[in-house]
Amino acid sequence: MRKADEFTIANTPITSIHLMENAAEAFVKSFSKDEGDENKNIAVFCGKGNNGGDGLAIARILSSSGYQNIKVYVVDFGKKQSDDFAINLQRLAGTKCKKYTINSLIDVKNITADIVIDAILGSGLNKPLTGDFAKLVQFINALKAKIYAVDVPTGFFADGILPKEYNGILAYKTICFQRPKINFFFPESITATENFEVVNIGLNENFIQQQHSDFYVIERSDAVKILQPRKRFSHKGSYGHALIIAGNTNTMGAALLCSMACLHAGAGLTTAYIPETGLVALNTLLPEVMFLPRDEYSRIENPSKYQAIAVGPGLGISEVNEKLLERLFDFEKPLVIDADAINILGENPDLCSRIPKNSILTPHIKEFDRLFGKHDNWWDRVQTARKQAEKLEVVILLKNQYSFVCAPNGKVYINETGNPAMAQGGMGDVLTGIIASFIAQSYSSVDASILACYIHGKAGDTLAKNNIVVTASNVANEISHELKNLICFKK
Ligand SMILES: NC(=O)C1=CN([C@@H]2O[C@H](COP(=O)(O)OP(=O)(O)OC[C@H]3O[C@@H](n4cnc5c(N)ncnc54)[C@H](O)[C@@H]3O)[C@@H](O)[C@H]2O)[C@@H](O)CC1
Repeated sequence: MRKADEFTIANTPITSIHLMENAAEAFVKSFSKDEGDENKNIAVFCGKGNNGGDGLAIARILSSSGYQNIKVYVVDFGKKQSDDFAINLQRLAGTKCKKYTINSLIDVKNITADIVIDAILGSGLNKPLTGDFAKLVQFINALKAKIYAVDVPTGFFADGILPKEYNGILAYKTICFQRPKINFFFPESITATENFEVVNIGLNENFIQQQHSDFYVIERSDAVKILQPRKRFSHKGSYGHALIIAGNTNTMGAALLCSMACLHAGAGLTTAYIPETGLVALNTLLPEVMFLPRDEYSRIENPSKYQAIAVGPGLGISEVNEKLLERLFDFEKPLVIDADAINILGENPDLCSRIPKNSILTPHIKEFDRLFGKHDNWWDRVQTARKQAEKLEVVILLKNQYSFVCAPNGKVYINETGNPAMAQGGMGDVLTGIIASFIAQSYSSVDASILACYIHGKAGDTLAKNNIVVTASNVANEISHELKNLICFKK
């Protein structure tokens, strides 16, 4: 982002002070949507760097937009001020904002506020908070005001490992500029900010796109680009045959959900390779899905007739299933590997080197750590996922509120769709079914994973508009509708 700032300043008529003004205006636009009451007491805490400069411009713009009770607190613990901070300090003089300087903690005693705007330190943070900064932040948190952070909550590292003990600002919302900070996608960030919103400040988009980064946020336009329309004269054979190896006596639902999702995501044919005890349920619930009986003696004849094979949901961990997984590896055909298939790998790590290239592993946090070792922070976990994806030449789709699709070339695609209403058993089984369906339809492993993550979360988002809980079968049933919505955007 810093490079993009510099490029925009050097190559467009936008100067750094303009960019700060854009940032402040974008902040105010978002803030005033949430906080329409212009009579609330707003305290704006400004450091003396560019984050503080943003805070001063925000206070001025809020005041000129009609907000009546704005107090600006300049935090002056002896740091040098930035040029744009100085310009905005002068500009503040002609406004109705009341300005105070905090030289020490004695100056904060009588401060009260309904809303705090935190512009003390932003992306310039280079070490954890200590001394007066730490104490001031503690004081602000204790005000029990609703805190909006400018770009980054003070004390929160935008990337890299987050310290175990967070002592920064506890924001209700962070309004950040142009691109989300990577650490916002990790669960640890919930302490620092309950929500975040990204606002455009007019940085040069072409330049940003050209910058080397291994992290990409999956956007709707990416999903639209990947998704292919169904063609005239096509038939079931045009959309591939997926084999779902899943389910056991007590976990047959996983196989049914996975097969259901595969069906709704458009595979031409879906076969469930499940124990005979699931046959009646399968025929009742999913008459379109074919049945292949699975027991300890059965074998998959002619695996080449399947364009996609998914293995794991509700499978159970046993020696028989370990052998089954080994035989699948012998086919040397990419697999979608989920749930108990991952757990079997966790118990037999030597098997990992035999995973067929371009397979897709879809672990949640526990499965991931069982397979690749315990991690005590998400930054490290994602780095391990990247390394293992490269080493094993597979896609690792690390599932969470924001899922990380780690490709064999080291790139990481972050999915933002999905919501807490989807936090229920069976969601992962549905995701696996969707991926298998896309693989059957000839999408590459990376594209299938990106598209599946996006559409799975999007279906959940649509359903969550009217439901507090969204079940896995609801999501499976919504997939086709979401795909149709997406295809309408294709030119
Ligand atoms: N042109 C630009 O670069 C733009 C920057 N913007 C704002 O500028 C911010 C970054 O500004 P700066 O680079 O000036 O940095 P900050 O304003 O975040 O921090 C100021 C200074 O604080 C010091 N510092 C770092 N960690 C500290 C700690 N733990 N305790 C005490 N002091 C510490 C550093 O010396 C740093 O330079 C962004 O977050 C954003 O809000 C926006 O105005 C958009 C345009």
